[in-house]
Amino acid sequence: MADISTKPAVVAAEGVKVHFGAVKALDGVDLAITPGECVGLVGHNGAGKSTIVNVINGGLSAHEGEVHYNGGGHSGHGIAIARANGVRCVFQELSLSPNLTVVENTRIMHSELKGWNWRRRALAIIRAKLDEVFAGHHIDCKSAVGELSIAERQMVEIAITFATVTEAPRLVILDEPTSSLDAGLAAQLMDYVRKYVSTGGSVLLISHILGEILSTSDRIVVMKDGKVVTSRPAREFNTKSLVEAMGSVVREQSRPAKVASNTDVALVLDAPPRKNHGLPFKAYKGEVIGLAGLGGHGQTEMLLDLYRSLSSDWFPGRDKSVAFVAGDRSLNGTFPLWSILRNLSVASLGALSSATLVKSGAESTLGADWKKKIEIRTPDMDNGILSLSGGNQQKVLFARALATKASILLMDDPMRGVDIGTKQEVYSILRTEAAAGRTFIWYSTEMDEIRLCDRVYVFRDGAIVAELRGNNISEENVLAASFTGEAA
Ligand SMILES: Nc1ncnc2c1ncn2[C@@H]1O[C@H](COP(=O)(O)OP(=O)(O)OP(=O)(O)O)[C@@H](O)[C@H]1O
Repeated sequence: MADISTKPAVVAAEGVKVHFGAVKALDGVDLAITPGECVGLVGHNGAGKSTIVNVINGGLSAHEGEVHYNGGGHSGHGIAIARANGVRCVFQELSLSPNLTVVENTRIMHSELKGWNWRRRALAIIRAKLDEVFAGHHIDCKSAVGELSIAERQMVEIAITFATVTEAPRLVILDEPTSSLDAGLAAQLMDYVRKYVSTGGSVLLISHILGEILSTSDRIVVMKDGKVVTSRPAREFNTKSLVEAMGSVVREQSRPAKVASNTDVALVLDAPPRKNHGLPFKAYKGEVIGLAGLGGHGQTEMLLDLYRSLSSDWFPGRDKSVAFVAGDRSLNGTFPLWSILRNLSVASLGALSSATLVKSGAESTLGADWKKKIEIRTPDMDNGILSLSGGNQQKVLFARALATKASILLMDDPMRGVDIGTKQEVYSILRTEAAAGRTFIWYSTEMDEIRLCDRVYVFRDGAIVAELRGNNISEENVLAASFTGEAA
């Protein structure tokens, strides 16, 4: 860590209050970040993390309190002022334009790139930064962003944010930066963050993956209900004490030993090898099946193929036998103009209707049940879905799938941005539902989640290269199969 003791704070928020109607999103937050420091920011879904980021970033004005940059007085507020003070932000919801190329998106974020030959300069800058942060990536910077996978889009946005055209960033805010990255890419990014802060840059890192917060931050700030409740050096925390500081309790999550072999339960899915090589895919009633391997190796494609084939005989008015929890909530998950309740109930309308009319009482009861069950933090389920924090939106997508009568649930890395307390709730709901006969097919980029599965298929280059079960489900075996096609 660089010498941070004598330098003025890159940003200092003092007594910041923000409310949305009756909701106190920030209730007097003090937060200062010094040069050469990585501050980890954690807290439950809806604690106020994205809101304080928006205030620091200049996108949102504090109703009370002040924000100072680089030791200056109160010099006004807004995105341009924050940017001029070296503040840059990678948001939870990616903000690149899909119909423009990576190079053109670089130009949008760095308006200094102009005049003759800007495309060449932009290409050189973004390529060099991608190579530096994510060595070995295969992103073509001349392709449209819409053609890239969600992980690649996240990598591009991160590289654009750290890139220097005329002036280097002083503070980079990373709001859930690894939510779409597999473990290898996440480790590359965390290494880069350490390198960046060692040269005097500052990072505000928000993540629900506590391992990366603990290993990468110098200091950890915990928020709860719109307030900062703890700010201490990272070395003073371990996972348990951090979870406790957030107001949750750590529960031992383990995969229950399956006594019965697969031969005595019904086969519910049987698909031939993908890409005509590797192993076939089978799923049995009551199983939780993990799809593992490096991101972008065909897991999402398989889930989509299964969804298409399982819903091909569906007709309106009936509930489907399959439900899907999307990974990219803003692109494929939420209906942004609808209420929270309608976003939740939309997949169950068959069961909630009689004579083509939705029974509003039944719909409200469904909403109230799920609001309580997984703690959707809102004063009113009739509020718009976008009034929820990112993690709470993700909970609604979960509830949408689980509330259906579907016997097969497909989940495309669905825990992004969900806080640890809720994750534990959802894991135990999955277990109970699986015991009752539902089958879960779960793509996850988190090894802790893969370990909870009964059986795991590892993907490589679009095909299944290994099947792991029981004690063979280990990080070592998943990694070995991801790279060589065989378990260690
Ligand atoms: N535009 C908005 N309209 C209404 N309420 C909002 C709006 N934006 C945020 N809120 C509310 O403010 C509170 C804080 O939300 P915020 O997004 O800052 O939480 P967070 O800690 O980032 O959560 P997460 O971990 O889920 O991303 C939440 O209760 C949220 O519902």
